[in-house]
Amino acid sequence: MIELEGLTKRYGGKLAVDNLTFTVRPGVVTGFLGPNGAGKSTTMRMMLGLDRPTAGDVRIDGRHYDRLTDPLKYIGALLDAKAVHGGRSAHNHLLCLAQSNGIPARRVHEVLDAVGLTAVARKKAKGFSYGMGQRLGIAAALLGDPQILMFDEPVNGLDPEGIHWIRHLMKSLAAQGRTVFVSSHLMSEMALTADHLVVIGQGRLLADTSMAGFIAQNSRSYVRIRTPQRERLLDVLHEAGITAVESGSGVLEIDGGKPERIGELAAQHHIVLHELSPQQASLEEAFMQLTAESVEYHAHTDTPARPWGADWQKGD
Ligand SMILES: Nc1ncnc2c1ncn2[C@@H]1O[C@H](COP(=O)(O)OP(=O)(O)OP(=O)(O)O)[C@@H](O)[C@H]1O
Repeated sequence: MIELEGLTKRYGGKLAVDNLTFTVRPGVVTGFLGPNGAGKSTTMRMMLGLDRPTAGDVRIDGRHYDRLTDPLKYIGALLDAKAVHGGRSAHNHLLCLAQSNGIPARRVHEVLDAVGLTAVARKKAKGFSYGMGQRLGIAAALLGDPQILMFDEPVNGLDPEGIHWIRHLMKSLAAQGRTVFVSSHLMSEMALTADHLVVIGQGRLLADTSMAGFIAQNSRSYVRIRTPQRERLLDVLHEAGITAVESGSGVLEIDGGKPERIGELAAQHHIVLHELSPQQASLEEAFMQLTAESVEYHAHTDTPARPWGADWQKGD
């Protein structure tokens, strides 16, 4: 478990993290979201004792990071995949980490195998592709078999197979009862991986909720209907006190409507339906709705800005 209490970080005049209080619990994958510059990396760095808070506190299983003996046995983190001594082989890099943290050398082989780097274990890390560097960073995080894992943008630079692999890795680590805390800009990926979400904007907590709750609270849910008997259906719905709006191309939309009730009404009145589908906004839409006010770095373009889509991720 990771507990934050009033965590605050100021860089000169810039309040990067503003009084954050939340708990990251074991057994689920918790996604950490926020627009660029929201303070995610700064928060993660303070969790790991790499940055000193201006105020407030972070506890890892009840203790401060700098009070943990052999910290890699408590918390493993992937923050910056490039932070590897490039002149060392993957094997030697992990061996050095193991030796300085009281971890048996056999774990090096186990984690190299777990991340699929056994074949290149003796190669120098500086020759690694970005994706291989990510895998090596993940191997280092897993080295001490910790109960808490933290990943900052873990799918960056990974190919589809790698993304699939890390999604399953995170879910299985959580299913083993571990605490898994992961930041990502890739909303579609987060929607598939995280059970719980913590969202920040301009350093402040915007949401701390389940994935389903987050989408329900921050987006519109409605029922979409297509029928060749539009006027007839509108009359029947009106009589039943249900308001439908027309959204073009003959499509009707009912906010918060129950498809069962609408289907039954249509059947009772022998109205043909070509479509009756519940609609829920995606995580990306819900996220953009919630954070619209706290996006600091807007794109200036004539086309609508979609800073959280998969296309944006490519240029990250
Ligand atoms: N060492 C530093 N000195 C001064 N300002 C900093 C420092 N590190 C971060 N900041 C500022 O603090 C704010 C939060 O930055 P941070 O990197 O934590 O955000 P982030 O949510 O991780 O962003 P991104 O999604 O772009 O990675 C930003 O305005 C950033 O410019």
